[in-house]
Amino acid sequence: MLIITVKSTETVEVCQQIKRYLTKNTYLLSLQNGVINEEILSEMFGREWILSGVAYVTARVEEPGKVEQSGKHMFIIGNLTSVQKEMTDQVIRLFQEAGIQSKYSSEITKKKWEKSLWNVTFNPLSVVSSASVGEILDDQKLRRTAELVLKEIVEVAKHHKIEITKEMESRVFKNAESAKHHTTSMLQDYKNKKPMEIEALCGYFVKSGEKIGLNVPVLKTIYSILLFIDHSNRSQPDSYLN
Ligand SMILES: NC(=O)C1=CN([C@@H]2O[C@H](COP(=O)(O)OP(=O)(O)OC[C@H]3O[C@@H](n4cnc5c(N)ncnc54)[C@H](OP(=O)(O)O)[C@@H]3O)[C@@H](O)[C@H]2O)C=CC1
Ligand SMILES: CC(C)(CO)C(=O)C(=O)O
Repeated sequence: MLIITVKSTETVEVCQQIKRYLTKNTYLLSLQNGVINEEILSEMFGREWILSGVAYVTARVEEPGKVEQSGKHMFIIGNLTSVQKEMTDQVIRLFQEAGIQSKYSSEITKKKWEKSLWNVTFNPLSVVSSASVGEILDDQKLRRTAELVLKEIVEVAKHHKIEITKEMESRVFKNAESAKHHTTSMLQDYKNKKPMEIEALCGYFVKSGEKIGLNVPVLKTIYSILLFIDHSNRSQPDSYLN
């Protein structure tokens, strides 16, 4: 089995690279944010070989070969088709034996959407406003924008037949309250002039909404600004940000 933990921007390229190393029986587990990666992997390798996981971690590469994880962690892992259940159980057992907290979900796609509600609400907005999670929550207008984004994603989710309860929606802002000092991974990438997961955490939901005739004006506006600033961010010399 291979675990895919690259940024979503690299998924296609990495899959092209690993293709030749896969045997007939190789499973791939995506622990990436968003909901697009399982679709990409399924299309390339077949849905029955793809496992899906939600990573509740706050990890960063401190220096080459050294990863720092702060706070609690949990991996939720599930199978996309029923034939993979045995493999999924085996992976969870291996994680647990290695001291990595993990549990099974029979509704892994819903769990991935649930985490995406948070990421799509806060990550893109944090970049276009250069704000921490706490700054978004404390500024009335930014907070309202975040609420509107959340409403739009919930509508997109419904069209994907993902049931989002009121409790799941309110958990987004409740969880954000305990991450007030967090600089989202997307804002960190922006500051480090790295590619941002724009498509996985914004574009996918805009395009998905538009495909089914759903109006997602706030997300769409944020998406267009993100594309613009990503382009200028990565074509500017380092001094641009200083
Ligand atoms: N960090 C976190 O706390 C969390 C991250 N996630 C999700 O996990 C995924 C990964 O994020 P994160 O770990 O932060 O990302 P990082 O950029 O920190 O790590 C990605 C790693 O993939 C390597 N990589 C990139 N391209 C290739 C390639 N072509 N071949 C081999 N290795 C490659 C990078 O190597 P190199 O350093 O050499 O470029 C790097 O070590 C994302 O989808 C993110 O949203 C989810 C929850 C929390
Ligand atoms: C908040 C966090 C670290 C949650 O795991 C995250 O996913 C992000 O910043 O993109």
